[in-house]
Amino acid sequence: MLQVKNLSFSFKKTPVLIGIDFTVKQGENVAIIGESGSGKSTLLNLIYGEFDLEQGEIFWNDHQILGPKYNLVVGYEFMKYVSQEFDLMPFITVEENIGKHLSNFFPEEKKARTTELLEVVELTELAKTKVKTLSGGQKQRVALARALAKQPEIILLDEPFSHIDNFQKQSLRRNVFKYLKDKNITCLVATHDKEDVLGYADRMIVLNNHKIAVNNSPEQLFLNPETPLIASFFGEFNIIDNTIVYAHQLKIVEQSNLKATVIENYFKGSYYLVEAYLNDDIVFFESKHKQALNKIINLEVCK
Ligand SMILES: Nc1ncnc2c1ncn2[C@@H]1O[C@H](COP(=O)(O)OP(=O)(O)OP(=O)(O)O)[C@@H](O)[C@H]1O
Repeated sequence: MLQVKNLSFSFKKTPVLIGIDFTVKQGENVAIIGESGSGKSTLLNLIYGEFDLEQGEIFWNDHQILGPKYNLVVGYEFMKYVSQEFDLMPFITVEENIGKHLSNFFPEEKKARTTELLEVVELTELAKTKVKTLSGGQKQRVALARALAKQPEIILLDEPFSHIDNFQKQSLRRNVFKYLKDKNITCLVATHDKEDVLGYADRMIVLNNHKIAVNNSPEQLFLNPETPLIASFFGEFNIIDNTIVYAHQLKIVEQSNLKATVIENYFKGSYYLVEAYLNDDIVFFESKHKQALNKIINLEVCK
C-alpha cells in the first residue's frame, strides 16, 4: 500500500502542495487530475523520491520513500516512473531498450518478456529499430514497456499517452491498464484526459489550491460533480439555478420556461453541441440535429 501522509512541498518558498494525505492499495488505479500547474507531476516526483519533502512522510508498504538528501541514487526497485521525458537509450533498438535491465542469465525469459511487452505497447514491428529514429509517440510506448519490464509493484505515469495518436491511443490504453490490473500493479496516473480515467481508474484525486479537493470514484464524481472544476473534467457543463448541469442533461422539449436563443453549432460526430443564450448567460446543450441560428429552443433539465 502507498501511504502519503500530510505531505507539503514548495519550490523556493512557493507552496505547491500543502497537507496532502491519501493511500492507494496494491493493484488500485488512481488518477491524479487538476489544472495545469496544480502539482500533479510534482506529486509523482515526490512519490518517486526525486525531491526532499518539506513536511510529511511517504511509505510504500514498509519502505519509507526518501529524497536525494538521504539517497545517493534516486529510485527504488519496486517502483517505476514514466515521466514526460522518456530518458531512453537512442543508439540501441526498441527491444534492447525494453530488455536493458532484464538479466542475460535467463535469455529465454528475457526474450519472452520483451515479446510480451512489445505486444502490450504494439511495437512488435519496430522491435529491431533504433530508438533515435522513432517518433515521439513511439518513444513514449518504448518508455512504458521499459518501465514494465522488471514488473514493478507500483508504477507512476505522467500523461502516459500524450504523444500517442488517436488511432492507437484507445487500444494502447486498454492494453496497458488491463496489463497493470492483471499483474496487480498499483498505478498512479497524472492526466488531463478523461479517457485515461473513465473505465480504468478506481479513484480520482483532484488537486486544487495546493490541496486535495476530492478523492472519490469517477462514477461518484461524474454523477455528483461538487465544483465546476470537477464537472469541467468530464465535459461541457452549465450552471443553472446554482446547479451544475452537463450539456447532455439539457434536453430540447416542446414547451418550457427555459428559452434559449441559438448562437452556434459545433459538430461532435454523433451530435451537435449547441451554444445558446439563456437570458444573459451562455449555455451549451446537445442536439441530434443542427439548430438554426437565432432560433428559440425550449430546454428542460433532465438529470
Ligand atoms: N523544477 C521546478 N522549479 C521551480 N518550480 C517548479 C519546478 N517544477 C514545477 N514547478 C512549479 O510547480 C508548480 C506545479 O508544477 P507541476 O509540473 O507539478 O504541475 P502539473 O499539475 O503537473 O502541470 P501540467 O498539467 O501542466 O503538467 C507550477 O507552478 C510549476 O511552475
